[in-house]
Amino acid sequence: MRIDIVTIFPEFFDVLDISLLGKARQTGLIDLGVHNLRDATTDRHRTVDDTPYGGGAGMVMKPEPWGQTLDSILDEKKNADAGPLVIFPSPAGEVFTQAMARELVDEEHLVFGCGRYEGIDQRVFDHTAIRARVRLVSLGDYVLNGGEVAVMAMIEAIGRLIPGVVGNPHSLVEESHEDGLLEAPSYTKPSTWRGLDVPPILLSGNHGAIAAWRREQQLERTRRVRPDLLDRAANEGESPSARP
Ligand SMILES: NC(=S)c1ccno1
Repeated sequence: MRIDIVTIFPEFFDVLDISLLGKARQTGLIDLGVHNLRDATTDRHRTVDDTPYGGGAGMVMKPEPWGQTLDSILDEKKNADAGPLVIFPSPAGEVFTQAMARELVDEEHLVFGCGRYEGIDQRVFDHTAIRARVRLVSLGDYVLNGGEVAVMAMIEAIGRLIPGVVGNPHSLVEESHEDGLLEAPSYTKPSTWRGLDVPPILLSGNHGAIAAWRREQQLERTRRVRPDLLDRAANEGESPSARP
């Protein structure tokens, strides 16, 4: 997968040199390009923002640097459907979920545009949508100072699903949200710790009973912490257990 990131803080993504994603880059599973929006400016102060038309607080990101930077990333010869997917993190976007991460891991080329200030001139989204698929995506119903933290989270959620990035692919299956439920609690040695025992069923060696216990734990935890997930599954006509 090719990933391009447009940002005014390129150093923010230095952390993608380490851990599993860093290894994925070294082995060629992920090819990353980070583009400093200020490199597309022409004035001495490398200005990327200006006051909003119509008044209002704060500043808006100018369209010209965005257009020039995206020109260098998007292949004009490809039509919008064949080219990359351009994602702008935004509190006004569709909510990012594990299902979306599973959907996006099949993309060959993702471009992430990190807004700052009060946001990006709307014409950047409109013009980019002429030549590429564009999605505004939100991590949740809260506001960040910019898109970089959200892009980092999305790259991690998507990147770890690329075959070969995570050592044991089975570990991706028994995770929260993979089957519409929260994950069951986990335990390891010692079997007793500060007077707290591991549930005896997990020491029984009865794999069928252990699987049944874990599923019940998932359902109980989901009912208690995220009943909305059960409602969502019901509305989508799926029982959580229906998922493979
Ligand atoms: N909720 C998201 S993704 C966001 C981006 C910028 N501010 O909030």
